Amino acid sequence: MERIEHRACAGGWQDVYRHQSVTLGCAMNFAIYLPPQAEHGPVPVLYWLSGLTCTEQNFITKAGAQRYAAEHGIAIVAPDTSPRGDDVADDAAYDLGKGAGFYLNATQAPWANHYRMYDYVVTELPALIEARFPVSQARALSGHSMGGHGALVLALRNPGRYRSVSAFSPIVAPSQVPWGEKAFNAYLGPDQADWQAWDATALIAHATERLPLLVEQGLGDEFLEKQLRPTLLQTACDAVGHPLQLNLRPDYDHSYYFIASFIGEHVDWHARALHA
Ligand SMILES: N[C@@H](CCC(=O)N[C@@H](CS)C(=O)NCC(=O)O)C(=O)O
Repeated sequence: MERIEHRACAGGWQDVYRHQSVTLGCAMNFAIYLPPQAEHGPVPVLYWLSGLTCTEQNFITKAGAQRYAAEHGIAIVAPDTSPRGDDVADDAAYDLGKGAGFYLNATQAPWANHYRMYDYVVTELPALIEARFPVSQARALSGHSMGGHGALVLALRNPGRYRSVSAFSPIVAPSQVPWGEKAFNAYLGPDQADWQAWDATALIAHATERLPLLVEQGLGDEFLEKQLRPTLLQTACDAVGHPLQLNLRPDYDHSYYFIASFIGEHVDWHARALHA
């Protein structure tokens, strides 16, 4: 593991590391913010999953989360959004292949060799973080768009592993929208029965842990009606009494300006669970 960036930020350190991932079979970058409290003992970790086209850089340069993390004594880990490298399969479109890992384990050629972002984010990355940094095993999850989908699905599939979960502008029902249909067809194959295990709206009905969901959605979001459709999640949650706080914010679009506007509230939400 090699540190490739090291910058003082909000009293702590914003670092980027590069390591060889066994799960993904390639070199990967991840960002880690260590708050000042990490100098004195282990701190909990919020994992941030970014959206389509992103790397580990988007969140750390645009969201402005570090000052809130410093206030609450929380580390934030932001991985890249897909495997990378010359021998990793790709597609010319922005919504498939590199930058579009969808936080699942692909089963289909040519993707299945490297596209295992689910195992990477759930298992390999936390094991590395918890072994090498001054952090505890208290974990939280958040993310944006494709990463909001990832945060919801990872939490729903792993009861007890995360203390809290939230999402910005998530793709709540990938099986029912074009971004998800394209990616799931490619990565998982055409049988839609295989898609349900990777679809937050489908998973809600069978969840064994009713971990409250905090979802932030801008009403000026250009992808709202076609790709995100938060009311599908609302309906699924209402049907089984799964706690959901869906904050619909007039005017905000899909960008990091929206995330920067409400990330403080989300870090507060995670801090309450992580420090409970
Ligand atoms: N039209 C956009 C769609 C992709 C997009 O909006 N990506 C979001 C996540 S789904 C993002 O975070 N982009 C990078 C950024 O804003 O920094 C494009 O082609 O780049």
